[in-house]
Amino acid sequence: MSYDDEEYEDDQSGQAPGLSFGQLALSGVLSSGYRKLGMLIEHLETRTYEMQIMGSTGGPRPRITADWVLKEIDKFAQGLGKWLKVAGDDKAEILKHSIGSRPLTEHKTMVEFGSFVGYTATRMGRAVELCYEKGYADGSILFEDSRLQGANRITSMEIDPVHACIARHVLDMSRLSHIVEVWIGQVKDLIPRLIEEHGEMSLNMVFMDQRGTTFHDDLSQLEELSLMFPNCRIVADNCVKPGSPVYCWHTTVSERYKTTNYSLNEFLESTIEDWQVVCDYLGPLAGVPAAGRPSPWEAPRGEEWRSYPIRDLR
Ligand SMILES: C[S@@+](CC[C@H](N)C(=O)[O-])C[C@H]1O[C@@H](n2cnc3c(N)ncnc32)[C@H](O)[C@@H]1O
Repeated sequence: MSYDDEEYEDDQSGQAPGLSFGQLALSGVLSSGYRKLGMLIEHLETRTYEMQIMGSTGGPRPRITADWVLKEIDKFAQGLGKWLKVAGDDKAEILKHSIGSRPLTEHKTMVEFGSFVGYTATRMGRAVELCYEKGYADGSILFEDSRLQGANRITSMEIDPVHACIARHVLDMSRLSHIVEVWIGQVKDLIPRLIEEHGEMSLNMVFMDQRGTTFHDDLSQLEELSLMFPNCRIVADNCVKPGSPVYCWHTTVSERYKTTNYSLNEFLESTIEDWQVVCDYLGPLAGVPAAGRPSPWEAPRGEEWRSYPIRDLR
């Protein structure tokens, strides 16, 4: 999802020039961007209320589900909220496929950079929930063995506290708060917390949807801290508009990544081209010349291996 950056960011402070905070009417306190987001919440609350009324008139009791919430946000984005560009259609398909293709093995988690209103966080949470439902049904995941217990499966990071609260609210409505957790702060400051909470090599999927100009720095930090498990999938949105040229260059040229650049249209904007860059992390030593490292069959025997630094044997 993205939004009209210029229009939205023009007025983030909410301060009217020349007026102290005490002199402002309530309408002036909120920036126009936040007021627009308020319209989204109002839409969701009104529709929820209508659903509840329908339920109390004797008909089948309608349930608020993640799919229903996503549909309502889509509807809002096509009507009143044209400024809200959701990652629908093809972009949503790529994300869904990426999540489905990563096994939910024990101790592996997913992370999203940039929650905004929690639309893609809800999509990701629902995809994970469906995997669990299927696993319980076919017996491949036992309830007692539930890897969901005690750990959130998706962490979404958001710098703007108002966005973060909205995302949490949308996730609550979607009944996905046990799967997705929203952390408030800058991605670069929160990445080290992933190590503390989940440990090294704990990520099997990353969705980059923060500011495109920081994608490469954030990726580099994930690499340095060894957070990505080999074959971790990284999906980066809006790589052409607003754009992330350094990131695209790095992931396309580096032998550590197997990369596909998908050219797509923005949701409901057939004239606007954008790219989603999808890459698989092949591991820290991918592409590094093997010279200087012993081949497995030449590996030292007996006690000699102890003299090799462990990183040379990986
Ligand atoms: C394009 S929106 C994300 C949309 C969301 N993924 C979706 O599709 O529902 C980008 C969000 O990233 C946040 N953001 C930008 N730079 C960030 C950073 N360095 N750290 C954390 N969040 C950031 C913005 O506040 C904004 O809410």
